Amino acid sequence: MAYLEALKKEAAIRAVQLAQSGMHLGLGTGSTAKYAIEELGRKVAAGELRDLTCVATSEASDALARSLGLTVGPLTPQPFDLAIDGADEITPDVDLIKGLGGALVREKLVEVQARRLVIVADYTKLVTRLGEKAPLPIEVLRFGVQSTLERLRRLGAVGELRQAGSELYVTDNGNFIFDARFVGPQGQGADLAALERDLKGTLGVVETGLFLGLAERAFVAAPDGVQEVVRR
Ligand SMILES: O=C[C@H](O)[C@H](O)[C@H](O)COP(=O)(O)O
Repeated sequence: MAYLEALKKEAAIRAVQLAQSGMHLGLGTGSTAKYAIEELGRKVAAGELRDLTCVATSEASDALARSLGLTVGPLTPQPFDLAIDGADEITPDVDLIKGLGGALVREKLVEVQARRLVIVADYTKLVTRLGEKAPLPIEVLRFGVQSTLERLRRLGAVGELRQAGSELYVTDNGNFIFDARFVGPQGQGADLAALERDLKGTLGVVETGLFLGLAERAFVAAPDGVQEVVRR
C-alpha cells in the first residue's frame, strides 16, 4: 500500500511541473489529486510558484488547498489553464471513469472549462475499455430515487446506491450515487457516447462519471517509472 502511495505522489509531482506562476488552476479530488494539491502548496510556500488562483472540485480539496495557503475561489465562466485530477479508470485514449471519490459533478463542471486536463494515477487504473474494473458512478437526486433507479435499470444498469457505513453516501451536492454496471446492449463494448447521452437524458440523473474526450494526458506511475498516456 505504501508503495502505491509513493507511485501516486510521483505522478502528481510530475503533473504539477506543468503549473506556472500566474495560472488559474483546477484542483481535483481523491487520494492522488491530494498529492498534487500538497505539491502546489509546497511550491507556493517555497516561492517557486506565485500568483496562483484555484478552483476546487470538492469541499475536501477546497479545505486542503486553503490550509496550505493556496488561493481558492468560485467557479466562474472563464476558461482556465490547467486542471490536475485523479481517475478510477484510464483508457489508452485517456477516456476516464471518475467519481469513486464522490466528486464527479464538480469535477466535470470544473474540468470542461480547463484548457488542459491532466490526470494523475498509479498503473492499477489503466484499462483497455472503460468498465473493466470500476463501476460507473452516477449521481442521482435523492427525491424519487427509486423511480430514477428503475429508469436506469431499463437502460441495463445494475448496481447499488453507494453506502457510507450504515448510511447512504451523500455527495457535496446533497445527492446519492448509484454505482452502476451495464448488462445487455449497454454492456462491455457499448457506444459510451450514446450511453452517456442516454444516462444524461434520464430523469433524476444529475451527472455521470464518464469523462470522454476531456483529458489531454495522464501521468501514470508504475514500478519502472512515470508513463505519459497522451490522447491520440
Ligand atoms: O470522485 C473522485 C474522483 O473522481 C477521483 O479523482 C477518483 O476517484 C480517483 O481517486 P483516487 O486518486 O483516490 O484513486
